[in-house]
Amino acid sequence: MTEAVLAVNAGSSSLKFGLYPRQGAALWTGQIEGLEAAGEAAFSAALQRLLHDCTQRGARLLAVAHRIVHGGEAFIAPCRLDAAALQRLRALAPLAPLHQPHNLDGVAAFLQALPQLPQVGCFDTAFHATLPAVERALPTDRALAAQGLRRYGFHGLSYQYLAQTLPQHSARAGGRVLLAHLGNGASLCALRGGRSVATTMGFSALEGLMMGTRSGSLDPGVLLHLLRQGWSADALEDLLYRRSGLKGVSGLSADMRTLRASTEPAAAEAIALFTHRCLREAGALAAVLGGLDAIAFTGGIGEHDAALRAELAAGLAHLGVRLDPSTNSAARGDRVAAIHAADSAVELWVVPTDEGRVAAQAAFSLLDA
Ligand SMILES: Nc1ncnc2c1ncn2[C@@H]1O[C@H](COP(=O)(O)OP(=O)(O)O)[C@@H](O)[C@H]1O
Ligand SMILES: CC(=O)OP(=O)(O)O
Ligand SMILES: [Mg+2]
Repeated sequence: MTEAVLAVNAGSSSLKFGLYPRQGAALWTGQIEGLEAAGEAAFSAALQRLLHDCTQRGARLLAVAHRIVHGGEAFIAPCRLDAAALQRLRALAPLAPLHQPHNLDGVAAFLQALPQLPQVGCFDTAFHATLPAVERALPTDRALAAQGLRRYGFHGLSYQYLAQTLPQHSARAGGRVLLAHLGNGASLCALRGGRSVATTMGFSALEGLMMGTRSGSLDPGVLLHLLRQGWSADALEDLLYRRSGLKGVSGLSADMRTLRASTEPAAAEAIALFTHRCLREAGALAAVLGGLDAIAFTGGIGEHDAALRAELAAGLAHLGVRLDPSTNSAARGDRVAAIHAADSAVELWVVPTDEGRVAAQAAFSLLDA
């Protein structure tokens, strides 16, 4: 039987998984939906079925690798998870309320249902452990830094996948590279020598770009204003994480496809704001890098939305960015594709991400060590 690792990305209502052999693509990927209403017994039954299916597919499961959004100061490399680690990670839940509780509920369910199997945690924040001090610091009272108030960065599994994939396609991958992970959550990462040197998400997964339902950066004065009007912390959290972004601005949907298909002016406004924010932050990271050698797009929007890629490329024309319209519109997100014109000073790539592959590979390394 093929040795395999099950990579799990437990979200608020679904559990996405992939069964990975040591090398190459997933043997099997899938999604279990409707978990929020299902209860613990149903979850445990679903996991037992999953385990049974793995065996049916000729795979011997060695471990389960979990994507965990926040690793805080302490978890900067993949590690085996037990009840004590889980408890420490629970303390970070307020910093990533859309993700961390569900990620950890997923781990707890697997620990209970499959106690014989190693559970491995892989942290979105870990890829950004290389951020320099000026990227990590918050420009406020330095006493707050002692409480762990600093910038971390997220989407690390996705960025690691791109950082390891791009060199197979581009001789520029070791240079000044801008990675754009544009999905439900969205962020940018600046790479130099394949390492993260700047990123748009910070202390929480709220900073930076406008997202599906999250605001991204906004003037902290807005929060003070709302607090003085009597808004509670919970109400602010709901606004910033769930009722902002594409959904909040359009009043229609968080889904880029729905907005592209809509004739409502508010849908166009939401897309324009999303695009503007991307361009603004891309310009900032290009300045940090001192110019660009390559840009790579990933995530549901980055991989599929040719119009957005074209607008960003047009906005960065002053840096010598030239898109090739035909390869751009032909890129489907099913393979790595170059989309720059022959005379572009900056290479442009679409790289379909595979966070599960990165998590599985970390689990194999840990088991082999
Ligand atoms: N063909 C497409 N054109 C434009 N946007 C798309 C397309 N396919 C998916 N998307 C967008 O990608 C986003 C979801 O990205 P994804 O990376 O799958 O999210 P997550 O993994 O964070 O749930 C949604 O806004 C969706 O509309
Ligand atoms: C960190 C984050 O925003 O993740 P996602 O894009 O999966 O929501
Ligand atoms: Mg995602």
